[in-house]
Amino acid sequence: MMKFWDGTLPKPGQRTVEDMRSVLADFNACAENTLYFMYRSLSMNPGDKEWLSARCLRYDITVIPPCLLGDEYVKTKGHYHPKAPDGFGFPELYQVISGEAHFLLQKRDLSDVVVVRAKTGDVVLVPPGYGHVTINPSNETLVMANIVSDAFKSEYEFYEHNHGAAYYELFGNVFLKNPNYGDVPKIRFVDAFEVPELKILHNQSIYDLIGDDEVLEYLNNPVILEKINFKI
Ligand SMILES: O=P(O)(O)OC[C@H]1O[C@H](O)[C@H](O)[C@@H](O)[C@@H]1O
Repeated sequence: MMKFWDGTLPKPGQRTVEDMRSVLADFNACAENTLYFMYRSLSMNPGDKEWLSARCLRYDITVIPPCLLGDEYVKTKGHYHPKAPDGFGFPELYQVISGEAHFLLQKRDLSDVVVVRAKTGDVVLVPPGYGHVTINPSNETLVMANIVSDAFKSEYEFYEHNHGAAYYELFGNVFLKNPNYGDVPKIRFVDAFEVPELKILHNQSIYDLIGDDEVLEYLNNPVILEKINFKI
């Protein structure tokens, strides 16, 4: 695996198969090792740390080694974000640092389900109102970074209650509808895309946006995305 961070890393949060059981296609799946590691609130220097905390933002790295849980590819647990004070859900900016990712996004009212395919260097903006699961559909370790508001708590209940997202991704890139959901739309598949007006560009590290006073404002004021008519 490539070196993904220059400097000391804090102790990561970890999720094991036991933490994930409620959201897996196969409730009895086994895995010996930690499924993924979450390095939260990283910064390369005290200036960046101060800039991030003054804006209530954090930069995290998540590492997901390849693994199959029964037939299902390893993935994050999945959650929604609440609404920001401006009435729109908190978004989240991601970048694949190495490996491959499928971002499985679903609207709260389940009127839309999207899989965003992303490869190394690609950027993905999870829009307001979408829950998200990140799948590692390859046999390489997925390392991804995110910048997100630190002003909210992720909401896991819907995913736990419904045993995961609306679909599971199984070996061979087969998407299986989760039987605990009623009617859900077919998946729309899209490739990760840039959002130049927000300086979200493939192969340009999202870390470099730290310190730019305007460009990350939408992370706490998601109405900005509405104004530019951002759609996934
Ligand atoms: O919270 P989970 O569903 O387990 O997903 C894991 C990821 O979720 C969020 O998006 C965080 O900002 C990441 O730092 C974290 O690694």
